[in-house]
Amino acid sequence: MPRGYRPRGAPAGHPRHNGRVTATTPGLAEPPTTPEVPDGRRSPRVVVVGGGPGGYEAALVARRAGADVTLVERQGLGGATVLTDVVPSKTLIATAEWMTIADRAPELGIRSLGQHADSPASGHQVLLDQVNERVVRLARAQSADIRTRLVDEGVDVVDGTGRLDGPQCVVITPSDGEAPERRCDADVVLLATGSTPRTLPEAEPDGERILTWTQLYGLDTLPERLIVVGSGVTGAEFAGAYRSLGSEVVLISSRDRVLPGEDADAAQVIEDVFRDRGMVVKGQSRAVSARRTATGVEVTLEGGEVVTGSHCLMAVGSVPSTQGIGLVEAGVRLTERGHVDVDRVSRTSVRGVYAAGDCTGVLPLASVAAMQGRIAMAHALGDAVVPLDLETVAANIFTAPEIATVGASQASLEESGVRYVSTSLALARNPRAKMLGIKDGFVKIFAHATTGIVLGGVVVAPRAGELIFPLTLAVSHRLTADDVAQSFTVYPSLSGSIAEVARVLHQRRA
Ligand SMILES: Cc1cc2nc3c(=O)[nH]c(=O)nc-3n(C[C@H](O)[C@H](O)[C@H](O)COP(=O)(O)OP(=O)(O)OC[C@H]3O[C@@H](n4cnc5c(N)ncnc54)[C@H](O)[C@@H]3O)c2cc1C
Ligand SMILES: NC(=O)c1ccc[n+]([C@@H]2O[C@H](COP(=O)([O-])OP(=O)(O)OC[C@H]3O[C@@H](n4cnc5c(N)ncnc54)[C@H](O)[C@@H]3O)[C@@H](O)[C@H]2O)c1
Repeated sequence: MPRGYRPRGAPAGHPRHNGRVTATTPGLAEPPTTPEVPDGRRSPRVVVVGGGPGGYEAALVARRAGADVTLVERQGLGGATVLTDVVPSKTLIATAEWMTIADRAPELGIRSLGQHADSPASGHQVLLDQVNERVVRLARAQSADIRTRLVDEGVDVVDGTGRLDGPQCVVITPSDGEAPERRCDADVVLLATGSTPRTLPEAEPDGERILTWTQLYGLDTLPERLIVVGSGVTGAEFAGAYRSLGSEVVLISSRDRVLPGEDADAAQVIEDVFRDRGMVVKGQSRAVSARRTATGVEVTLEGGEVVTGSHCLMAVGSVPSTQGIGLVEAGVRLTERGHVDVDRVSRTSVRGVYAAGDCTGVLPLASVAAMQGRIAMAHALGDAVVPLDLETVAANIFTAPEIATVGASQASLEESGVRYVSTSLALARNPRAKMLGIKDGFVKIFAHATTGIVLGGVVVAPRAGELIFPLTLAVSHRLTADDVAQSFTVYPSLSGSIAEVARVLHQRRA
């Protein structure tokens, strides 16, 4: 596949991808060819700072490679991924998805007994206290599972906050505040400290009415009117979910359309669906402040318009957790936005210090964090290394319908000048979609104009995150559109549309 694509949705200079991804980038530390073991006899000592997927996956790999591994985590195993971000949001969205499906019931010939004002279409009412109790319970259980697994594998798990004291020592302040500080010498350090929600100075969250996404799970009743500030992936997912759960929702989008970094056709489908479902979407509107009133919140937009609601969710991005932990003092180079500067094998500017996940700003996905962590350990401990390849990453936005993407985006193909063909078919013509009452969504495939190799794809559909897998296989293994077209699909099935798009691409290239 031609090199030089940016990852989907990442405009030039976007922090998602800092461009420094070659294993031979000047200025970054030389790779150790063997484990960095001073006396050649004892096991290498690895210290991992941060217990999200960037950290815990790496700890497991390092243990299997025979290293002595200490992992320090200040919040809970699984990190923000498990405790506040991915797992809770997707569990909440599972309830929202049920409500969305229930809304289609009348069309499928189902009459509801006992309508309710909170959800007139489906006749179901969401009990947010019970939903959130389930969300928190599942997240904690997953965190406990990860702790058990790490301990069983022999990782020394420490509850505390780590900071570098030079490149080869991590000082741990235990969380209980009682035990003394602990100094851990290390041959290899992995920084996997993640990120925290960005806030605006004039819209400080109070945890009750003005909230970050980490604070949503303390709510025990549904917000009557939720103002969501920010229409990136986080804002769009929560806006859609709360609308499905039964809240009125106002989405404040600073750009022309929601989901500015994503496939334009897919984002348009989501914006249209949002409006159809009664959401107020305010485009080209930037929030400058949010303040509590006697009964709720007021959000003031640039230009002076005031939007009122019962609650406000700030979803205006994240800040890497890289300050105050001795990185600069140890010589670790940070980018202008404060991310740890890494290459494709997760090396920082300091020999023996690696970084993975959101603290690097390469591509903030749990799957990418885990991959960076595994690659770091393979490199540091002398195993075979395949550098990170962002051109095959699959991702999913859990709106209703979902947007799943893999490989090159249309924007990146246009910019790279690669000759490509693309075809898109609406799901509404798919027989199984008709049976299920699905009207919104499409399948789009990009293929190289000469070779027919599948370069990327977009699926907008319920459960698109599952449907994208055949295209992920195609992109990863350089299959052609004809390979996809000639494979059997079940009749009737939504995946039939993937093969159909591939057949149309064959005709277009013929
Ligand atoms: C609302 C939301 C939903 C998302 N949904 C998805 C999704 O569906 N799929 C997906 O792939 N991605 C999703 N993401 C992105 C995903 O959450 C991140 O890419 C992922 O969490 C990054 O993992 P990480 O290991 O880098 O960091 P984290 O999971 O944030 O873990 C870092 C950990 O390090 C700890 N830490 C920080 N500093 C220290 C220190 N000095 N000492 C000790 N411990 C420290 C933190 O407490 C934290 O627990 C979502 C993000 C958000 C905000
Ligand atoms: N399903 C998933 O995989 C998933 C879900 C959530 C997040 N993520 C990851 O996290 C990354 C970050 O997403 P995000 O949405 O949290 O952050 P983001 O930075 O992508 O989006 C924040 C949005 O808020 C807007 N904004 C900033 N200040 C504003 C203001 N004052 N008023 C109105 N709008 C304002 C920005 O223009 C931007 O569009 C994603 O790119 C994705 O990689 C993934």
